[in-house]
Amino acid sequence: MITIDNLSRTYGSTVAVDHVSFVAEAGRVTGFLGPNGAGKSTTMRMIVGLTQPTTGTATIAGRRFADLPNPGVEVGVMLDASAQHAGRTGREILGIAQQTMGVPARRVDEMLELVSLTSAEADRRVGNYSLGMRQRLGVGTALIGNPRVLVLDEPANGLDPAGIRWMRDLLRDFADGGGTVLLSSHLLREVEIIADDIVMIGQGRIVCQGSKASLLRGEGSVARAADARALLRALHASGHDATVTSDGALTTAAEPSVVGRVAVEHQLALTELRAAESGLEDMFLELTANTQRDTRRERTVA
Ligand SMILES: Nc1ncnc2c1ncn2[C@@H]1O[C@H](COP(=O)(O)OP(=O)(O)OP(=O)(O)O)[C@@H](O)[C@H]1O
Repeated sequence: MITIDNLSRTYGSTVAVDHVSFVAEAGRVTGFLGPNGAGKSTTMRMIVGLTQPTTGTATIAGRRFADLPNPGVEVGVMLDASAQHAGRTGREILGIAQQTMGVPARRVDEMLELVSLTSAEADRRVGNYSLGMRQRLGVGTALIGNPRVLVLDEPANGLDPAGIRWMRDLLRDFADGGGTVLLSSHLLREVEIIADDIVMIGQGRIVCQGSKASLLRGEGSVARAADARALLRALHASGHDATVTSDGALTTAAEPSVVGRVAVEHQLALTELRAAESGLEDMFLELTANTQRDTRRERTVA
C-alpha cells in the first residue's frame, strides 16, 4: 500500500503538487492520470525519495522510502527507462541491481526471461536498445528484488501492441497476487482496461479519485430488445424518457432495474441490458479542462 498524505512540492512560484492525498491499495492497480505538467512525475519522485516534499508525507507500507533498509526488495521503481546507463549491457544493469539488493544471482536470468529479452539482447549495450527494450529492462530491474509495491511512470511507453498486452498481464498478475501497483500513463484506453482505481490530477491538484467502476458509471441504462420500438413505447407509457440510437440500442435515464421491470410487465424480450458508462477519455478531458480554466472541482467516489 502507498499512502500519500497532503503532499505538496513547490519550485519557486511553481506549485508542481498541491496538497495531494490518496491511497494506492494492495491488490489493486491504481492509474495516476493528468495532462502534461500536472505533477504526476513529481509525486512519484516524492514517493521514492528523489524529490523532497514541501509539505506532507508519502509512505510505502507505513514507512517513508528513505527509511526502508533495502528499498529494492520493498518497492520496484521505474520512472525513466531512458535514464539507464547507456554504456552498460542489460545483463550488467540487472546484475548491479541484484548485487545491490543482495538477491540470488539467478534472479538476473529469471528477469530476462520474464521481460522477454533474449540472451543476445541482454549482452548488448543499453545505448543500442529500442525504447520498448529499455522499458522491458526497466521493469525487470524494478521486479528483481521481488517487491510487493510497484511505482511505474509511463510503463507502456514505446511498447508494441503485444508488449502492451504483456505489460497489462504482468501488472494484473502482480496486483492479483496482493501487490500494489501505481502507474502513470497517457494511454487512457490502457488505463481504462487495467486500472482498478483512478487518481486524476490537474495543475497539481486532485480533480477526481475513486474506483474505476464508480467513476465511469454513467446515469441510466443501455438496452436492446427483440422489438426495440415496443420497448420504447413501453418505457414512454411508464413515464420514462428513452431514445433508440442508430444502431438499434435504446438509451434511457431509467436505471437497469426499472427497464427490466417494464420489459417484464410488457412481456418484452431483452437481448442486452446494462448501466450506461462514460468513457475515461471524456471524463479526463472534461475534468482536466476545468483545471486548466482554473475552475477546479473535486469528485470523490468510493
Ligand atoms: N526540478 C524542477 N524545477 C522546476 N520546476 C519543476 C521541476 N520538476 C517539475 N517542475 C514543474 O512542476 C510541474 C509538474 O511537473 P511534472 O513533471 O511532475 O508533471 P507530469 O504530470 O509528470 O507531466 P508529464 O505528463 O508531461 O510527464 C511542471 O510545471 C514542471 O515544469
